[in-house]
Amino acid sequence: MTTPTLSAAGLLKRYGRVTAIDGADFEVFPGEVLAVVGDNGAGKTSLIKALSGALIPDAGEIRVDGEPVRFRSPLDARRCGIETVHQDLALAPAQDIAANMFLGRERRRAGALGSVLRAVDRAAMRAEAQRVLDELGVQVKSIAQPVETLSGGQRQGVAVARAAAFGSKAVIMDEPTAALGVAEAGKVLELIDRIRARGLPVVLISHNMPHVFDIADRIHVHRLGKRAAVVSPRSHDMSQVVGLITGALEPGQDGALRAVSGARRTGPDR
Ligand SMILES: Nc1ncnc2c1ncn2[C@@H]1O[C@H](COP(=O)(O)OP(=O)(O)OP(=O)(O)O)[C@@H](O)[C@H]1O
Repeated sequence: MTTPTLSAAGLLKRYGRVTAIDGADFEVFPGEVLAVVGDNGAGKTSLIKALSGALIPDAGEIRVDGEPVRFRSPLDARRCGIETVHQDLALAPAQDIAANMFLGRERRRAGALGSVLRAVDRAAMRAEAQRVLDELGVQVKSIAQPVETLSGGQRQGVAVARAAAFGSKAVIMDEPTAALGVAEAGKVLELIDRIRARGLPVVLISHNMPHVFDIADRIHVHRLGKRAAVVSPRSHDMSQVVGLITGALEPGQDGALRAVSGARRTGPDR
C-alpha cells in the first residue's frame, strides 16, 4: 500500500468550550490533488493550520512519509517540505516578484560578501524566480516588477509558485480561487495541474464545487471538526458531496451513501 505523503490521525484542538478539530483524520498521497470541502465553521482552516504548523493540536499525530512529526511552528512544517498558501498570500507588496519568491529565504552572495555582510544575490534570485514562473506557466511582465502592480490572479500565481518551488512534499492552498474572476481562477487551476504533474501533492481547500470537480482526484469532506467521508469526483456527483457537507447523507458500512433521516436535505432526492 502506498504511504501517504502527509497524514494525520485523531487530531484534536479545543478553544475553551469550542472544539475546532474533533478527532480528525487526514491523508494525501503522492501526486494527487485532494480537495478539502466543508461548511463554514466545519474546521477546515483549523485542520490545515495543524498540518502546516500554524496551530499545535492538543492531541493526535501527524506523519510525513509515514514518519511521526511534531510541528511547533510553520517553519518546522516548511523544513519538512510542507508549504502553505494562506488566503492573505503573505506577499510583500512593495517588493519585486523575485524578492517575494525568496522572502525569508534569500540567496546570499558567494564569499565574505554573502557570509559576513549578508549581501543578497539578486541576479541569482531573479533568474531562479523567472525559471520557476516559466516552468509553471505564470505570466508576468517583468520579474523585477513590484508585487503591488500585479493582478489578483498573478499575485496568487506568485504565491503558489513560491510554495511549489520550496515545497518538496506537499503544497496546501486555502481557497486560492475565492477572490478571482473566471479567467484568473482557470489559470490557478492550470497551475495546480502542473504542480501535480511534477509529482507534488496539492491539498486544495475550496468552497467552489465546479473547481473541486474540475481538478480534484479525491474529495475529503470535513464536517463538525472531523473527516466525514472521502469520495471520488468520478463516482460521486456534486449534490452527493453537498449532502455529505450538510449531513443529509453519510457513508454507510459498505461505503455507499445513505440518507440521514431528519437531516436538512439539499439537492435532488436520490
Ligand atoms: N482561535 C480561535 N479561538 C476560538 N475559536 C476558534 C478559533 N479558531 C477557530 N475557532 C472556532 O473553531 C471552529 C472551526 O473554525 P475553522 O475556522 O477551522 O472553520 P472553517 O471550516 O475553516 O470555516 P471557514 O470556512 O469559515 O473558515 C469555529 O467554530 C470557530 O469559531
